[in-house]
Amino acid sequence: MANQGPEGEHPSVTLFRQYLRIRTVQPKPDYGAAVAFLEDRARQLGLSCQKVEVAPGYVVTVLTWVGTNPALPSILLNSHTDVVPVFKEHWSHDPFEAFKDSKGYIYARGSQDMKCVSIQYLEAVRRLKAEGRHFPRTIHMTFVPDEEVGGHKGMELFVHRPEFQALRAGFALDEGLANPTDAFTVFYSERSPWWVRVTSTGRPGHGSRFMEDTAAEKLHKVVSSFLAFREKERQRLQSNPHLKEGAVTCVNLTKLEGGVAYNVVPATMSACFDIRVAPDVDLKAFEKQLESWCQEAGEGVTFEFSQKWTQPRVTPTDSSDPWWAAFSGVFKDMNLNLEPEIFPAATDSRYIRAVGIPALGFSPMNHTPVLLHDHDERLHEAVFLRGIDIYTHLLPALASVPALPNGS
Ligand SMILES: CSCC[C@H](NC=O)C(=O)O
Ligand SMILES: [Zn+2]
Ligand SMILES: [Zn+2]
Repeated sequence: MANQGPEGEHPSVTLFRQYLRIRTVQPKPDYGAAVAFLEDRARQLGLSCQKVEVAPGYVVTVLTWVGTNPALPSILLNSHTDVVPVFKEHWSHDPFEAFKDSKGYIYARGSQDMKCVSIQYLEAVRRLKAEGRHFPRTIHMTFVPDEEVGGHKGMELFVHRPEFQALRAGFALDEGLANPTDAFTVFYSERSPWWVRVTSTGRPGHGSRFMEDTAAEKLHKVVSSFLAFREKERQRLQSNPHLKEGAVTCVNLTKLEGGVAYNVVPATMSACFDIRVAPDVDLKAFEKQLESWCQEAGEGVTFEFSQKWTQPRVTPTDSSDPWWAAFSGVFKDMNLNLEPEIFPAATDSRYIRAVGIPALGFSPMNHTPVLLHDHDERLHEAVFLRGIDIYTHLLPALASVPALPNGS
């Protein structure tokens, strides 16, 4: 085949595997290598490349394909460059080698989350340019650092920079999740991450005695309240087939801290919870609920947040919305099933939506188990290549949405 390399591999797959080998792994990602790779892609594609250092050492790389009507608000294609750590001993292959097995599965950290999407954007743009196509709206591809640890030195800062305002984004795409069935999932909202540490204080003393008012007893009560709520939400999800995971609130007890010795009753103990609040929850009321669980446990029980997102947003998915109509229309035309859902975890989309830009989370992976953050994260090369096809249909549709009455 004309478009295959010497070893019979599609060049887009070869490029994907090269990108996967860059060790942008938390907590010490090699961002310099990723930025150099992207600058090289910009040169190859004939696109302008802008680097915005949002914090020392944290660069957002922006590749731009100018539209025929640059006065129109642009399309933003976002992806993050960092990946989560690995437990190497649990992998069948080196997670940074991008090994491809005889069936075509590419094993690598970031193969699903979300280096596939970065390369799919780039390759879709390359193909459309090579075909001599042009669209009214400008397309910006943003490659951001720090997403996997919350985006606080990435998209959270970038959306407030003048360079971001200058992109004049009218609509954005960002990451989604794989779908094991024939369908593709698209995310129109996400749950708000609330990371809560509850600290309980009480009377210390000898471990042999029935002390009154201990930190542990009170912490136990709080933990019970949080976990009872968890069970209620779990049941609600389980008993209603119309509800998807992202539509209910999830709580997990993720850390317990305190104590010094077997025979010393500690004066303080704490519990950490990862709470993901569904977007329809009244956040003020929910915080009051957390407060009352702490109060009910007794004196000296307090809580603090280490993450607290309070601006959930929902991107419209009704047929009258021009962005949704353009996006979903492509799936209709291609005869592909689309399942709209709420993202269960947090992505950089929350920052984009919070500044008023509609955003959809989409990673084109069907027939693929959800393996992000897991051992043996992998993606089949055929699914990856199909994803490029999908973007070569999506980008023309989105970048050709006519001017909207609201100025978008
Ligand atoms: C709350 S900031 C952490 C963001 C992280 N995002 C991807 O996994 C998550 O745990 O959802
Ligand atoms: Zn991700
Ligand atoms: Zn992730």
